[in-house]
Amino acid sequence: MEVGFLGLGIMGKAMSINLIRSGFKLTVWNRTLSKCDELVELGASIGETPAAVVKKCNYTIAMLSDPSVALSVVFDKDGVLEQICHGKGYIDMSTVGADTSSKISEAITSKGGSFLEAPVSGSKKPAEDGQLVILAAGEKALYDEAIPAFDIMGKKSFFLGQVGNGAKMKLVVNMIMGSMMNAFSEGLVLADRSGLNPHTLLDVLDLGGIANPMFRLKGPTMIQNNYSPAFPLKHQQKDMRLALALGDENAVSMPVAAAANEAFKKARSLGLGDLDFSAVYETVKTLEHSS
Ligand SMILES: NC(=O)C1=CN([C@@H]2O[C@H](COP(=O)(O)OP(=O)(O)OC[C@H]3O[C@@H](n4cnc5c(N)ncnc54)[C@H](OP(=O)(O)O)[C@@H]3O)[C@@H](O)[C@H]2O)C=CC1
Ligand SMILES: O=CC(=O)O
Repeated sequence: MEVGFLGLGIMGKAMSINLIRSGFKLTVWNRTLSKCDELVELGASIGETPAAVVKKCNYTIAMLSDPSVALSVVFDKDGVLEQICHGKGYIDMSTVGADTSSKISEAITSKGGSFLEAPVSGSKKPAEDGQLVILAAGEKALYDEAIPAFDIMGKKSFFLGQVGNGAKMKLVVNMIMGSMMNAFSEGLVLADRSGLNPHTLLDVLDLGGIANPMFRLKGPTMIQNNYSPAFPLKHQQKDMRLALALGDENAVSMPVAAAANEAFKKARSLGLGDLDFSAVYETVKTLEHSS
């Protein structure tokens, strides 16, 4: 079976490498062509456009940066829509809002294709290790067809029903994660400014009821001011923005998430958007200094 893959960024590259190493016949496309090189060395073919990939493949997976890119890769010239038809599937694993996902779903299904949204929880390392959590919704038959690929890319897949539910679940999770990262950053600054050793704070946190993999993974690198991107901050801010919009739609007051979003926006305005989302710590440090 031929599978397509659009978008070889931090996540897409790791996910597609796992697929090809597990024996999938892959055709890949990326806006920046040079990012296809490693995949080609492993045996992948290159499609010159998203449409060319879809034409060749039974189903095509996308892992793209944000809603506007997810839409343009489907709707623009040489996009997915030009070749999608009955018997072909499109699986968007990017993190987008339910409205974007629904627009794509309607366009794909109106041409006879089938659609699944399948955003993932888990970052660069889980992607490399095939340990993502997959939050799928849409066409159940396509979900069943994609299970062998999901089992390679992830440790657990959920089928959440109608299109939009996968997107919403992902945004709820990332809204919590972004708020936690801000509280964690404030805690690290507070410990430091009040004369405590931040390394000891990490040890204490890790032994208690709020121990978690994110604090364990990010704490030591944040203390070293190392923000090598696993999850780019600009994407976390996009997720906070989309989650707050979901809150608006449902009249859910989220002052904690709104404050966290402001910190991520501030970090972007300071030019930190391409660093890891833990670089929001720098914003918290700066705000402390200016007071
Ligand atoms: N990194 C993480 O930890 C996680 C990320 N996600 C989500 O997965 C998605 C991808 O994330 P990640 O891999 O980190 O992001 P990257 O920024 O590393 O990759 C983004 C991808 O989108 C492509 N792209 C960007 N702009 C355009 C455009 N105008 N036209 C066509 N292609 C474009 C990039 O192409 P090019 O190479 O040419 O720039 C690249 O392939 C995002 O929605 C993110 O929120 C979900 C879970 C974890
Ligand atoms: O979206 C990011 C993640 O770590 O999950």
